[in-house]
Amino acid sequence: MAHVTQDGTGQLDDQAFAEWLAGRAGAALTALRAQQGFADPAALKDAGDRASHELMTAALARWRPEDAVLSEEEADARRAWAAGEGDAPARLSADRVWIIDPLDGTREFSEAGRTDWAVHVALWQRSAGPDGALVAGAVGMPARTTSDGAPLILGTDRPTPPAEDGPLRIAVSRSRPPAFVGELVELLGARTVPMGSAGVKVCAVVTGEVDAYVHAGGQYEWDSAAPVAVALGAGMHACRVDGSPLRYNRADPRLPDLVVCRPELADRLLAAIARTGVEMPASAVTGSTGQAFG
Ligand SMILES: Nc1ncnc2c1ncn2[C@@H]1O[C@H](COP(=O)(O)O)[C@@H](OP(=O)(O)O)[C@H]1O
Ligand SMILES: [Mg+2]
Repeated sequence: MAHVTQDGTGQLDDQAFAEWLAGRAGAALTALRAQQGFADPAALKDAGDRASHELMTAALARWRPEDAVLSEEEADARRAWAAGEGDAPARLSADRVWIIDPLDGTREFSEAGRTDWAVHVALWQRSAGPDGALVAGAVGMPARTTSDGAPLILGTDRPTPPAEDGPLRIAVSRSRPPAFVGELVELLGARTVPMGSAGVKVCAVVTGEVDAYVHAGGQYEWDSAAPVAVALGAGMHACRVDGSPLRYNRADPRLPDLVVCRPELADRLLAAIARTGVEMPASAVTGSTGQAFG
């Protein structure tokens, strides 16, 4: 991560700024956890969501004032907008939109001793592709550290980890795994690795701790935008469960399913998912595969 002074922040490029912001929000969340303790998990979740959102949106307003923001914690974040609605948010006409999840894995954040929670910062740019594209991203995992003791932040420059022998390891939500996952692991002779936070699960693929992450049943753009930017940067495959591309900054921010895996596994994994008979999203009709990192 780039180390900058307050005054130098405006000079950072977008990727360095994303990593800086993930680090700042992560430090605030770590301090909040230490101060408030775990006696009232609901209050800790609320305080974490709010504090991180406020810090991040204030920094974005200061250092990237021209850009729009889509944050989980803002009013109307989950609303699906109809085309041409007069009061539509600025993000739907903006060229650059920061898609942020101030605290992903909120449940785990509120449980003492757990490190599987994250801060997500992604930048989507309309002009970067036919549907726009993610052009920067960082996932901070403030309760995990690098070998020199700094909080762990993954950007888009990670190497692809070497493949491992043995049964496929598939990360899934510890509280809301997809309904088809039992059948999927049977078909593949795989095993599941449950953990919290979409960002932590995608980063587990990027670091080689697991081979894939599969989710279905509900999520929003902010749950996957930054993790997918990190995964694409590391050469991973990322798509919907039917193999169609992940699209961001849509009028409807729901993006309920996701597959991130080592590139050589994509065909096999997607074929197995299709065999489980999972209900495919409407995007199945587009027929295109994967997403390029802008
Ligand atoms: N069925 C569902 N509907 C809506 N959001 C879901 C979901 N399953 C998972 N998510 C969201 O995806 C993120 C990762 O979930 P999980 O830890 O279960 O894998 C969480 O984000 P937040 O913690 O930001 O709310 C969670 O809310
Ligand atoms: Mg989230």
